[in-house]
Amino acid sequence: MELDDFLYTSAGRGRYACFTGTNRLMFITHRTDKYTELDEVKMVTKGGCTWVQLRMKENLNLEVAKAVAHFTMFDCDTDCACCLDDDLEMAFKAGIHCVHLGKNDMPVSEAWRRIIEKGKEDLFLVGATANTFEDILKADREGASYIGLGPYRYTETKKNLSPVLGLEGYRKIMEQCREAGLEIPIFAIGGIEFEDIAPLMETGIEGIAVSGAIINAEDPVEETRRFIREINKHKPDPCRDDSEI
Ligand SMILES: Cc1ncc(COP(=O)(O)OP(=O)(O)O)c(N)n1
Ligand SMILES: Cc1ncsc1CCOP(=O)(O)O
Ligand SMILES: [Mg+2]
Repeated sequence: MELDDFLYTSAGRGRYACFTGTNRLMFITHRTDKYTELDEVKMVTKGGCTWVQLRMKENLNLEVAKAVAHFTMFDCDTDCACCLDDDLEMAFKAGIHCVHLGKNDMPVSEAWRRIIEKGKEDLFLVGATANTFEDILKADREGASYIGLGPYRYTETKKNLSPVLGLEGYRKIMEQCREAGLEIPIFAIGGIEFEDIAPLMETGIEGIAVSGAIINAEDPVEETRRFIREINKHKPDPCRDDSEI
């Protein structure tokens, strides 16, 4: 099946990732001297996070990917979705059904071609990075399931950052998306701290992608809960009861 044909199938039309409640927080791993990726995933899922991205820039490792995938699928109290940064082939090998692709990674359209070739199009999500409205438009046209739009501010977690957007940048880009009738879910990312959640959510984004603010917190489990509650204050969800978070 060609990509264009796929985009008109129910899977293609339904390719936008569906985010409610606890998965409007996307936690992105970042190995430190204190925590491994699996340590971090265990902490944030204990704090109620149900959407993690395994990002291993220095040490891409299939065994780690398999361990994190297994934990999120079988050992996690909540039904947690797992995404792998950069490497679609490793996602296939690890049994991970979401890949996040940046502007220097494999094109979103090529990822879908390979996913369709394996008959996994009903299972998979493909996320894309954007720094401008034009990046969002291109990724949406190529079939992206969600967008990581950033960076919000300078961060040491990612090298070679694109130009910092700031709050005004999100306001402008989200307005362009509304004017263009784009509905693709957009996550803000890049140096985001707890205090940034409210103003960013008020620009109309779907959620927040974060790494350091949670990893570096005194209590990452409680900080995860705090982030989820704050994000959800700005995305009323009639069928959600946050009292358990
Ligand atoms: C949700 C989300 N948004 C953006 C990124 C950045 O991806 P990329 O541009 O490929 O950079 P690296 O993460 O590979 O350094 C992301 N990973 N997740
Ligand atoms: C992966 C990525 N892409 C843009 S900024 C960033 C790092 C996010 O981590 P932090 O929340 O620690 O800034
Ligand atoms: Mg990448």
